Amino acid sequence: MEALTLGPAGTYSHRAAKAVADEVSFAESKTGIVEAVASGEYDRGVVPVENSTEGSVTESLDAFADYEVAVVKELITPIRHALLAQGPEFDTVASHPQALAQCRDYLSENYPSATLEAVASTARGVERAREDPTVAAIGHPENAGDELRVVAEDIQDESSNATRFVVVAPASERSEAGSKTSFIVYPDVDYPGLLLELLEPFAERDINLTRVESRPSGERLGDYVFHIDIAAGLYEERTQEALAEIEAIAEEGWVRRLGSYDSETVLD
Ligand SMILES: O=C(O)C(=O)C[C@]1(C(=O)O)C=C[C@@H](O)C=C1
Repeated sequence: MEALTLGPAGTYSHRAAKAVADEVSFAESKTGIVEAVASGEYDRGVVPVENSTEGSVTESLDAFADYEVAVVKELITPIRHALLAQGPEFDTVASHPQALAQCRDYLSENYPSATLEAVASTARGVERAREDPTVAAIGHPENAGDELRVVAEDIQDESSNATRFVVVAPASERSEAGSKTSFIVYPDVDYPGLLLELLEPFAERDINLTRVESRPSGERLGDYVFHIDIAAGLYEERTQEALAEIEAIAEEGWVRRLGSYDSETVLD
């Protein structure tokens, strides 16, 4: 199966996508990937959603609210960054903002005067370092090739640094089977206790919430879309009952079931 993910070749997204697809194509943005799957141009997309150090990948979450897709798998991958450059002398470090943030302490301790340059992906940073001897990149060490050297390895601030990716598919492939379920709620109402009401149906049925994230709806200040992940499948009666209650609370707005899926750990 072919999957679309964040390019160019050598990104962490590429490494995760290889675990589920025998052919990988590249896009420039996470929104572009979700859009291409929603429109039927691609059967699968792989996008990051959350990092253990830096938190949410908000562009992916917002794309799930804007386009109709299904989540069919979760991929968890440890992220171990290397500093790659043509030589030891450089004045700029280029990488994806998530990667720069995951190495914030390392960079401020070791390269306090370096200019940090945000680029579209870690592999784009590697391209910059290949072209320019004054630029170093942060990325997977295998990107060094013949032109770059690994100046330092394991430079992420937390040794447990890991990113959670999801595999998206056309909405028609949404599954009820799996140990986790993701959905998005936009209640379009606001009153004291609303969030509590939205979460109670799960607590009452002993369903563990693995994540709750509020994203601005874009409609007005203080108005939110809630992204909720639970440790239960849509095939379970308790999940169906809880979601029916949520749908009643959000009757002025909408509830999008992204689907149920299983998780896989991808080591490189
Ligand atoms: O730039 C890459 O290599 C990506 O695959 C993107 C991304 C992200 O957006 O979080 C994925 C994993 C790492 O956490 C750093 C960057």
